[in-house]
Amino acid sequence: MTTTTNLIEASGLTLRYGRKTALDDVSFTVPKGRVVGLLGHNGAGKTSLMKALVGLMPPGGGTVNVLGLDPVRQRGKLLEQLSYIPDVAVLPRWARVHELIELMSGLQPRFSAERARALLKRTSVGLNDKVKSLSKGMVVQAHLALIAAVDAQLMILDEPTLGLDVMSRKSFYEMLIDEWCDGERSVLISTHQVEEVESLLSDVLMLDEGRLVLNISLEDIDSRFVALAHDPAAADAVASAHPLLRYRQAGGRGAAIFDGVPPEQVAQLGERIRPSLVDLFMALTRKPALQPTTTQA
Ligand SMILES: Nc1ncnc2c1ncn2[C@@H]1O[C@H](COP(=O)(O)OP(=O)(O)OP(=O)(O)O)[C@@H](O)[C@H]1O
Repeated sequence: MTTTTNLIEASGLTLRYGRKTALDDVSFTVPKGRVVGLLGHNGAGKTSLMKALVGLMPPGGGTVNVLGLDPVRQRGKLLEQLSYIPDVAVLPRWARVHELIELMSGLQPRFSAERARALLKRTSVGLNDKVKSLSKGMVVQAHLALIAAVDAQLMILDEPTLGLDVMSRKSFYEMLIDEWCDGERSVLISTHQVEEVESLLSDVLMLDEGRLVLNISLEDIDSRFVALAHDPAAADAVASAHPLLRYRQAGGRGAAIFDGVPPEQVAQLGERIRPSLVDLFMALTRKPALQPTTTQA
């Protein structure tokens, strides 16, 4: 196990596919005991970042360190200590679930077959079931049970609930939180279901076209960002203070998000409300790149 406090450290990380820059000068850390959401639109660079973290993509600039290891040069050692589900995760369709447990036991020194069987009991997946007979949701549950049975400190999940219905997504997240997160281990999870994961996360990383536009803990969102609900008549005055985003709330009231406290005369025009993660996501990742003066209600 690593002795470093941070499970992930990225500094000035840049990733390129030929001349295309997928990740541009990204720096962040993931300490122990965090549930970190990696959010971004299609093509923002989420998968590329995860590939770099597991040593599948060498940095084109900057450095990355995972569990105290260089992911490219020490990949074998890293994979022994990491639980990872890539976005193209597939389990072999011909295999029965108990065969996958045997396979994992042979391949992964930190895998506990007993724990995998216990985790599978939480699901409707039977040990004798063939993967090809399982629904998409059941395959993902089985996959999570298998990787959560690895005694690791870090789990990396690339859009694990893609294509699942709302019930399957809920059971997936319940199992992840109940069975994996213990205050010491961390998980980095990329997803487009921003609203759904908000209550699970301790921290958020937001990517926009390869740039890290937000790196914050959920509890710090309230103190840094101010959302102001206001009557439509105050819209022009609020707009003149250049909020990050203006939007309409249910019921027709206007709202605006500011990075920091707006000027006193503007703050008086409405009441402060909590900005949701979705609102922040809209504010910080809209295309073209953030231009506070061009936001529209
Ligand atoms: N193999 C590749 N060759 C060239 N460009 C690539 C390759 N893979 C990704 N890219 C480009 O890198 C950028 C980041 O892609 P990436 O897959 O990391 O985004 P993402 O945030 O995971 O997107 P999604 O949410 O759609 O999965 C995109 O512009 C994409 O077109």
